[in-house]
Amino acid sequence: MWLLSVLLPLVRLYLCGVKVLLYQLFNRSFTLPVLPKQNGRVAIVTGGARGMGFETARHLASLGMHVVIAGNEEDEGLAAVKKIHEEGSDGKAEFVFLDLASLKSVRLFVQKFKARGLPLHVLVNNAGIMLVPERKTADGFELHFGLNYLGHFLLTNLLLDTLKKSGTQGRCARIVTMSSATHYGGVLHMDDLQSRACYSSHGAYSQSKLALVFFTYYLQERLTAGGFPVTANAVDPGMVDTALYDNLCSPAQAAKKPVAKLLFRTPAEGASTAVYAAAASEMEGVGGWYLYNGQKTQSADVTYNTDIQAKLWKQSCKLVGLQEA
Ligand SMILES: NC(=O)c1ccc[n+]([C@@H]2O[C@H](COP(=O)([O-])OP(=O)(O)OC[C@H]3O[C@@H](n4cnc5c(N)ncnc54)[C@H](O)[C@@H]3O)[C@@H](O)[C@H]2O)c1
Repeated sequence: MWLLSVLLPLVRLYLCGVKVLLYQLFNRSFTLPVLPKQNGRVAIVTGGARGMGFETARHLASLGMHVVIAGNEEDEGLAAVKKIHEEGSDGKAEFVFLDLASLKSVRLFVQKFKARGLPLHVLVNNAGIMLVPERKTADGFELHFGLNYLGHFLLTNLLLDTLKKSGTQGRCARIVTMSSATHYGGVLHMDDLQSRACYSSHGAYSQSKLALVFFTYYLQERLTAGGFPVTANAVDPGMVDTALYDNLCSPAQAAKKPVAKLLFRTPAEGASTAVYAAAASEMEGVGGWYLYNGQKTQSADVTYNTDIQAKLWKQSCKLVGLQEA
């Protein structure tokens, strides 16, 4: 029984990976259209210091945005800011500390951001970790679920009033959330969201990425119902050669290297769908989409179940200490 609970999520995750690689073998990466200038607009990119987050931050800054790179690794964050400025971007970049594995840190980050009175036009929920050994966040949540999902759930909810004020009916503020094809193999254990019964790093990662899709759809429903000028979309970047894979076990690392060289996307290619969702004119007013390779794509059937969406939202509010509006 224990073996099955560990093996099944692993097999499901690797099957999702194989499917993506086959797609990438036969299809080119999505090419971004010409994007409108974003001067005077402000973005927050979580985990924007490296990988796809960096490429997203860099691209948004090149369009004239003021980009706040929010992350937990200060040296890397400052180096990223320096690089963006050295490239002579039209916009501006800065690093602000945020540890998504701590609800206190999320609250502090938002408090500091709001104290500056800046608007917020784009929030990119990009940061993430994958396949880490069993660990807990500062608040005692399983690390994948706590950091990838709950950290972003709280961050988005606390920034929602600023996003609502910053968007206009002709130019909505945008929330872009990085999910993953692994969500197709994920299972949401509503009665065991913290994977206490049996820990599988593969299952925990997939569950966190599945939760982000439920979250995006339900959030969009609420925004639409309230008539707010904010849109929320989920993005699947494909398989991208980044440090995210650093926790693979040694044999998997060895197998990954040649495959990554041939078939993985580069971080810039991987970031292109997030940049598209954040800045393309074609995405104006569009919300509640799961975007893959620049196109609306069907997510897992279960993600459209509004009862589960609502249940997860309610439970998440409880876990992070938010009053349900
Ligand atoms: N690389 C892929 O193939 C792939 C596929 C699907 C989805 N994704 C998703 O894309 C996103 C970006 O990943 P990547 O591939 O660029 O990986 P990456 O490891 O290069 O970047 C992850 C970023 O998250 C940040 N981060 C980690 N823990 C944090 C914390 N506690 N607080 C704040 N920031 C933290 C890191 O500092 C880093 O900047 C992730 O959400 C990942 O799940 C990646």
